[in-house]
Amino acid sequence: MTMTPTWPAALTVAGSDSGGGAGIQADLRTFAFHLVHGTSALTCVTAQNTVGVMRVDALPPEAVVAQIEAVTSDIAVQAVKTGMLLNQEIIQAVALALKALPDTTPVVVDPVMVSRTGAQLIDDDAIATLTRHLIPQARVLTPNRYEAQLLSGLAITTLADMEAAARQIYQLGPQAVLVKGGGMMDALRSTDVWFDGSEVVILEAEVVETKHTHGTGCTLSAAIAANLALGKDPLTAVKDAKNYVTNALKHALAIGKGQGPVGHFFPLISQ
Ligand SMILES: Nc1ncnc2c1ncn2[C@@H]1O[C@H](COP(=O)(O)OP(=O)(O)O)[C@@H](O)[C@H]1O
Ligand SMILES: Cc1ncc(COP(=O)(O)O)c(N)n1
Repeated sequence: MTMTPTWPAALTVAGSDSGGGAGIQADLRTFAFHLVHGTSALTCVTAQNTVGVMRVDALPPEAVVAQIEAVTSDIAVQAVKTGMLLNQEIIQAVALALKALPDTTPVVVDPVMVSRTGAQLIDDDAIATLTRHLIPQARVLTPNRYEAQLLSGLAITTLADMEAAARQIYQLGPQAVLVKGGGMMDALRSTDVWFDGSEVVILEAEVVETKHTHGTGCTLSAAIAANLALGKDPLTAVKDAKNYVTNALKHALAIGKGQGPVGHFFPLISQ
C-alpha cells in the first residue's frame, strides 16, 4: 500500500507579475521548491515584464477576502506572506481577514512599495494604512532600503543606518524586522540587518554580480514563510531563506530584455 503524502501549506497574498519574475509567480515557485503546498490570494494584476510595469488593475477587496477565506476555511495554512497590496481598501481588508487566523499562524509582511525598475507599487495614502493595520501583525517584516527609509524616516547609506532603521521600524509593532540590503552600495548589497527587540544580527552573504535580480524580495519573503511553515524558528527561517536567495541569484536567468528572474530551481540546472 502506498502512503498518501502530505505537505505543509502556506498562503501568499500578493499581486500577479505577468512576466513571471516576481509576485505570486515567484512566491508559488519558492513554496514548491521548499516542498510546501502553495495557496494564493491575488490582490491585483500587473501588466509587467523584466523592463517595467505597464498597468495595474486592483481586485475588489471582497474578492481578496473571499480567496483568503476559501483557502483558510479548508486548508490548515501554517504560514502566510503578504506582498503587493496596492491600496488602502485591500490592506484594511487583508489585515482584518488575517486577524481571524489562529494566533499561532505567522505572517511575513513584505511591505512592497517600489519595484526594482522604479515603479511605485502602492498608493501614496496606503503607506499609513499599512503601518497602522498590517505591520503590527507581522512575525517578520522585510523592508528593502527604500521601504525602510519611508517607514523609519531615516536616510540609509551605511550599515549603522540600516541598524538604526531596523530599531526604529521595530517600534511600529512587528515582532522582528529584516532591513534588506539589495538597494545599498558595494558589499552591503548582500547584507541584511535583523532586529527582534533584543538582538541585532548582521546577515552577510557573497555579492552576486548579476543584473537579473527581479523578484529577489518576493522570493526571500516567500522562502521565510515556507521555512516557518516547515516549523523553523524565525531567525533560522530568515537565514535559510537568505541562503536560498543567494543560490537562486547565482543561477539567475537571462530572460527578457531587462532584469530577468532568479533561478528558483537551481539544483535542477546542470553545469
Ligand atoms: N547582488 C546581490 N547579491 C547577493 N544578494 C543580494 C543581491 N541583491 C540583493 N540581495 C539579497 O536579496 C534579498 C532581497 O533584497 P532586496 O533586493 O533588497 O529586496 P527587494 O527585491 O525587495 O528590493 C536580500 O537578502 C538581499 O541581501
Ligand atoms: C506583482 C509584483 N509584486 C512585487 C514586486 C516587487 O518585486 P521585487 O521582489 O523585485 O521587489 C513586483 N515587481 N511585482
